[in-house]
Amino acid sequence: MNKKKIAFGSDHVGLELKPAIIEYVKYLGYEVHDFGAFEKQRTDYPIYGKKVAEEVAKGNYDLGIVMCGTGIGIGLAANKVPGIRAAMVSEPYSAAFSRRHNNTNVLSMGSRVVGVELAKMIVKSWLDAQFEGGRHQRRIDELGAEDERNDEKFKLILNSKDKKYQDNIN
Ligand SMILES: O=C(CO)[C@H](O)[C@H](O)[C@H](O)COP(=O)(O)O
Repeated sequence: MNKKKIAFGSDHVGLELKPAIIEYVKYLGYEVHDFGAFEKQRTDYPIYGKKVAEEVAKGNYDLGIVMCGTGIGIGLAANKVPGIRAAMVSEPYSAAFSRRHNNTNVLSMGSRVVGVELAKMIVKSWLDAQFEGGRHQRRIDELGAEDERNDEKFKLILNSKDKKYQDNIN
């Protein structure tokens, strides 16, 4: 059976947590790819939230895990991408139910909010949970408008930082 593929991303603050979580997710048997950031130098969370979300939305990765200081900014960036439902959580219960009821495809955490061991519990709960479908699918369908967002403004912002982004991922 093919391993599920998980895309990772963080800004400079999320980088404090990301390596330990990548190792843990590999240990759980998933294939991972890190889309940056790779250095502690100050950078901008939308670059990485958007990139990971796009990779998931295109189907190149099954799921995404992103981190910044709070988990809020990078989660907001991911949620701008049509087809993405990012859960910004700091405990395992919400993480699990975000998949069971909301079919989230990106998990966002804050490195200044959760420690490594709690983050591992959150990630495991999220990865182990299964979407229940049924009435929950109807409600996701009712969200609908997320796939009709005009993303042009965000693309402009992203493109203006394109070189910086390339420097970070290559
Ligand atoms: O938490 C974040 C966004 O929600 C970011 O990771 C940063 O920690 C936050 O924006 C602070 O940024 P700074 O440039 O490192 O002060």
